[in-house]
Amino acid sequence: MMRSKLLSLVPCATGPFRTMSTTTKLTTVEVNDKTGIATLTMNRPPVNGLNLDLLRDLRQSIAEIEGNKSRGLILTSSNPTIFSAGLDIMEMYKPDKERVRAFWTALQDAWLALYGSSVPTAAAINGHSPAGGCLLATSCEYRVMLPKFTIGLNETKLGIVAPMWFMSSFLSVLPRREAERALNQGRMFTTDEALQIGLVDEAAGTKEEALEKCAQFIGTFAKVNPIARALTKQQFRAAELEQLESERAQDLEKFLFFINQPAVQKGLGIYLESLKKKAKN
Ligand SMILES: CCCCC/C=C\C/C=C\CCC/C=C/C(=O)SCCNC(=O)CCNC(=O)[C@H](O)C(C)(C)COP(=O)(O)OP(=O)(O)OC[C@H]1O[C@@H](n2cnc3c(N)ncnc32)[C@H](O)[C@@H]1OP(=O)(O)O
Repeated sequence: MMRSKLLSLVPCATGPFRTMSTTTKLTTVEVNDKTGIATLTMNRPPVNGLNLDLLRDLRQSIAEIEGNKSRGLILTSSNPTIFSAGLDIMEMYKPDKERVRAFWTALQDAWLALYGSSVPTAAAINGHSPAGGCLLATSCEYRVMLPKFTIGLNETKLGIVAPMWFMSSFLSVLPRREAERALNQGRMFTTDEALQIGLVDEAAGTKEEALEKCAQFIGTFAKVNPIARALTKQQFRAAELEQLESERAQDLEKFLFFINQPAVQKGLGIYLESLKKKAKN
């Protein structure tokens, strides 16, 4: 994919710094040359639905951030009210056989890259973050959320099931009992509720403030040996990463089997219709 590289002056939380900015159609990576922190922004209108292309872009951008020796990664969205609406349901509803395989594989790749990233990661959750959006946020090490939005794994409400590795990310943030109950209920938490339960670490009034708080979190590692920190993180997360790595073919087949069940297709169709009706009103 063609990528345009440009140097620009952009305002950031602590002042206007020259940033190295790499843009693809669906994500932007901006590295603040003062802090060395990369901001990875999702930009797929209307709702940052995670389709095949966005997932591939995300993985590519994470690899680029790992490769350019950034001191940390902040994940956010260009949409002022939606961090990510989760998986693009159109990829799973009446799917094309080859594409849906590529789609799920790209999701596995993106999760492995983000959850297993060697750099410190934080999510500036500047909008709603259901299901796959929550997966991305909980794959990061720190979360700062803007008020009056919602976050959670709502899969059961759609008649689908969050795979084990979605649960792993959730469990790395929430106590087991809370995670189990929320998963079974398909519960979406408001910002205040998410803060109270520990699903997010901090609230912020504006996106700039959220980015600043994420940068402060990443700054807490400034005096820590980066190799020791990265190896510690990798060891800490190794069990979940290795589980998916070793079972990814079975995970794909399980997904395909599940998603192709007539009852699941029917449920997705009804859900899509309800979303479209809501959008029209
Ligand atoms: C037993 C063993 C089992 C093993 C398990 C194995 C496999 C399991 C199988 C599957 C697992 C899949 C896991 C799935 C994860 C997901 O992420 S599913 C997606 C869940 N997401 C949602 O439920 C969010 C739905 N969207 C919303 O709630 C809202 O849209 C919003 C994000 C809050 C934004 O609201 P608003 O700003 O009001 O925007 P609109 O609702 O008007 O939406 C604008 C248009 O966008 C379309 N849209 C919204 N979300 C999605 C989506 N996720 N996918 C596709 N399209 C979406 C919406 O229809 C509107 O479209 P139109 O403008 O009408 O065309």
